[in-house]
Amino acid sequence: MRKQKPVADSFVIMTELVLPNDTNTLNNLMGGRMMHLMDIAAAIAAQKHSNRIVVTASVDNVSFRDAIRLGNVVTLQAQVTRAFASSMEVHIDVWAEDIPNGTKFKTNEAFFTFVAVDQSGRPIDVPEAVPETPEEIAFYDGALRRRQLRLVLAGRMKPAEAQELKALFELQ
Ligand SMILES: CC(=O)SCCNC(=O)CCNC(=O)[C@H](O)C(C)(C)COP(=O)(O)OP(=O)(O)OC[C@H]1O[C@@H](n2cnc3c(N)ncnc32)[C@H](O)[C@@H]1OP(=O)(O)O
Repeated sequence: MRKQKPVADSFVIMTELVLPNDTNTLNNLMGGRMMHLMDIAAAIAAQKHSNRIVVTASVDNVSFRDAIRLGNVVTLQAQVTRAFASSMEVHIDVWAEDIPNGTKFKTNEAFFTFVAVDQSGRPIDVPEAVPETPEEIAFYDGALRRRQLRLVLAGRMKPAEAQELKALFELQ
């Protein structure tokens, strides 16, 4: 029987201070640097779930809502939402905090997909991810639909095979 692990076991929190080397000429955190931090936090969550080496397979759209300023503290929270065979979807939230001003706001949110691989880089199956809280269950339930959408967009699934997505459009 396939091993099961609570999704909460993969929870990761990562904190970084925005320093001059991380910023553009407007003293805002560069988007590429933000993506780098998100990739690391999300990869650690996928590693915690699978206890394997993981590679980034895809990143869903990341929008940069508000600029993060030099000197802000960036907090990233990542957790696996669902595991398929070798792939895992990870949800990540990002906040920026201005400690001297006492303000904290959410700046980004994204879904990353990681694939667990063996030493030769071949995909390998991972444990099932078990959601427990209502929020975890909602993320888990939506994960199949998001997986189908990203596989269709990546040309890895025929739209006609994306049953979960089709059902969504037929409902509305
Ligand atoms: C942490 C890092 O930054 S690592 C560096 C950046 N990432 C990389 O270098 C990864 C390079 N890519 C690869 O190594 C390969 O394409 C892999 C391992 C991701 C997939 O290998 P493939 O030979 O295509 O394997 P295969 O077709 O069997 O798919 C394996 C899994 O990947 C998933 N997958 C493949 N491509 C994508 C994609 N674009 N989006 C989402 N999932 C994907 C598949 O759905 C499958 O999931 P499942 O096993 O849960 O059903």
